[in-house]
Amino acid sequence: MAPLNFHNKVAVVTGAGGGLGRGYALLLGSRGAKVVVNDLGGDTKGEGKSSRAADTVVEEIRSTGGTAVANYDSVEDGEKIIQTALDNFGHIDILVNNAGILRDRSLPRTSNTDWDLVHRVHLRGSFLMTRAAFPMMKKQGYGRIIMTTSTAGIFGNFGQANYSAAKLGLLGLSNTVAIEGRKYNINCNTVAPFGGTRMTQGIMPPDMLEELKPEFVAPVVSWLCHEDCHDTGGLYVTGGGWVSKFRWENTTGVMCRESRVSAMTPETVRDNWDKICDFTNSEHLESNEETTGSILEVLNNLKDSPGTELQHTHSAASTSPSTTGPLSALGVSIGPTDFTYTRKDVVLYALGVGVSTQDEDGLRFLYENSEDFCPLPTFTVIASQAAMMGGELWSKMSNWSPDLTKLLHGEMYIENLAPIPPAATLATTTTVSDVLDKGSGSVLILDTVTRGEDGTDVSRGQWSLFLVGEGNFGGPRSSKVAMPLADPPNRPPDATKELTTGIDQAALYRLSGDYNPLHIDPSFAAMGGFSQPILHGLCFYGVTARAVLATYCDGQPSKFKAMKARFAKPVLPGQTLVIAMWKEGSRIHFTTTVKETGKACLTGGYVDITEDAGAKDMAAGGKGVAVAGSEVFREMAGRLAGDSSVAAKVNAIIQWNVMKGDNTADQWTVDLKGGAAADPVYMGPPQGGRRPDLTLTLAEENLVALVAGSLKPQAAFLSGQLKLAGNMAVAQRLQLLMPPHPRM
Ligand SMILES: CCCCCCC[C@@H](O)CC(=O)SCCNC(=O)CCNC(=O)[C@H](O)C(C)(C)COP(=O)(O)OP(=O)(O)OC[C@H]1O[C@@H](n2cnc3c(N)ncnc32)[C@H](O)[C@@H]1OP(=O)(O)O
Repeated sequence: MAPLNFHNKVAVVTGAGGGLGRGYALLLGSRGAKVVVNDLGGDTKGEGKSSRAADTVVEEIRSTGGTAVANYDSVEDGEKIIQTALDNFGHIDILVNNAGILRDRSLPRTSNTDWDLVHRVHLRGSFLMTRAAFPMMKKQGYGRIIMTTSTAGIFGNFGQANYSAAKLGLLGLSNTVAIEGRKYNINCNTVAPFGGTRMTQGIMPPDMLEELKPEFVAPVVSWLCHEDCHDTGGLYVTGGGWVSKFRWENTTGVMCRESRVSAMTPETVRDNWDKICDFTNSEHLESNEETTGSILEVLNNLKDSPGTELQHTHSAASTSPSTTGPLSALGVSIGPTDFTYTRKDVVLYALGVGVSTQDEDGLRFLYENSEDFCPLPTFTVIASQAAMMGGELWSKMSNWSPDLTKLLHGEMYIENLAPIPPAATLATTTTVSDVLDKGSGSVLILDTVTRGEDGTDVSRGQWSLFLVGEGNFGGPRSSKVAMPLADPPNRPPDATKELTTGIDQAALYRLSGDYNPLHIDPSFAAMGGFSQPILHGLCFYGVTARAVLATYCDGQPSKFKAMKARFAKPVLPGQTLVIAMWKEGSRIHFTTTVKETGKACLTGGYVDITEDAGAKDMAAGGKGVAVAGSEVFREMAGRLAGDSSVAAKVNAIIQWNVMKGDNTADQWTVDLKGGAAADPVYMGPPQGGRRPDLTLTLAEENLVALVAGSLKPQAAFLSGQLKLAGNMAVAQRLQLLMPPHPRM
């Protein structure tokens, strides 16, 4: 294989005036790197300053034909050192954080200054250097960073409280830089070198020092800095030519609570101590997610009430070894999970998807006292999402810990099965019904059923979650259970609507429960590969739903039955959505495009509406539903009454406008309109299409009983036979929420 070279690469090595730093600088320089040799020229305690050390190394590199410049700043002026690289060579590719000092004292004798100086040079200095270099590396999509720790940091060392604490801090810093840099091809690794340097002189015999020359460490650092080395987030202990990789190891652990209701006592810990510390079948957890997942999994396995045996940990004990990776998600089920919401949550969700008080129907969704206040038809997505957000889902996938920074919402189907109450506790059951292998990622298909307090199904949904980078595991590519998408007709759209999202739309939407940092935290978004936080998929889904609701449902959620779409491209907060709609019977096809980019962000989308007549009226610009409803009512009233007196009696109390349904329906939705005080009930034709004040939902037999007077409204309401929505003040005025009206 060809020798490794660093042509066209610019390296900054701190503390390069001697010892290991000099070794790194010389080797990199001899292999073609342009080197900034940084050294303050102080002593090992951080005192004094001289340009001699750096100049000498620069001369050494130049004398063998290499390119180097000196820099004499402290690492606490990290930006100046990086600027030296930019001024002389135009960019920076490699940063070796090597500078360090010692102020060894036993703990009681360590002064604040001893502590602070060591931290300032090692930990703060490396942070400042790395922070200064990172933006340039990110911009060019390439970087190699080295942090220097020590076995004193890993294991501790007598007389080095300050040094060992700073050194282990460097490992934490390195691991985080590795995570944040991964997306930009910026690798960050840590070395714990064992070298005979100025700092170790006097504590080792000379012949031993000779064996531990920097020349026996520098090749490791050079390899980690080379573009062919793709490892990141590693820790390497090296010295005298020996190189090894370190990692964490933990025992399988013991759950010290017998059940969810059991207390944890010091005695339980004592009694299990041997097992807690037993490294048989030990594990090597590699990330926060794995660690959190393990703990959640153990919690998940905890019994509800005391049993016989303590629950041991996850892994081998609780999972089938044959199913690993994404396929282990198949069939995982959670819930029912309760989600309690109030009218405030309904308003917050509406604001989150951009409803404004300036919209024609804005107050219906924004003002809890408005006469027809109700949730948007897509509101139940937040109930089913709340069920998924708790972490239980992932903890049940015992053999798979996907990188959740790469999770994108792929597709969404929602279907309303009953009116969504303005405030309630809903319970959602979630099941992973399919797992697909799309090559570039895996897709989890999750089915949800959301039930109301009385056990009736309020909505069902289907979520497709796209996990970028989790593909190629040998799973199926297509699904039999996925709700299909639908292409729009091949003609210009029947209607188009433009809705602009706010620059803080995601900040607002997240308050409805999706706190995924992808939508607000720039560094988290960067980990997912985005230049800035992106909008929640369900936010622009909700905005699109509003366009269909206003255009084809007369703004009435009761007419909005189901919606499906694919999230095809991300949307940035502040962008404008262009929603193109096509009406085909009771199906409204749509495509949503980002105006600024011309790219479709929702594709294959459709909304199924319940009532075609209303849509036709809307399209015609009229509001004839109430008129049609009145006819239905007249027919119904006559049928119910058998004689006109009962119909007259009903009419004397209220005008019933049947807004929806037909004579064969067994569930009736009846809309009532309150009138002026002197004329408590409005009678007559619809007043300019004014919305009903109150909507009653009840079974036909109950309507019969109500009209006949055998079922009292108050009792019917309390028993759930009669459901009221809208302005409760009108309900009271109409005496539906009071002791039975004398005339009923
Ligand atoms: C438990 C917690 C629950 C919480 C869930 C929600 C949490 C939220 O906070 C998360 C969000 O809101 S993320 C924001 C909304 N989503 C997005 O912006 C994603 C936009 N889509 C993309 O970027 C790409 O489509 C992308 C990246 C998804 C796919 O692009 P590519 O890899 O380029 O795919 P491509 O080459 O076009 O196609 C490969 C195969 O994948 C299928 N596919 C494409 N897009 C898909 C999508 N969005 N959903 C499902 N499948 C999709 C393609 O059809 C193709 O498969 P096949 O060859 O079999 O047809």
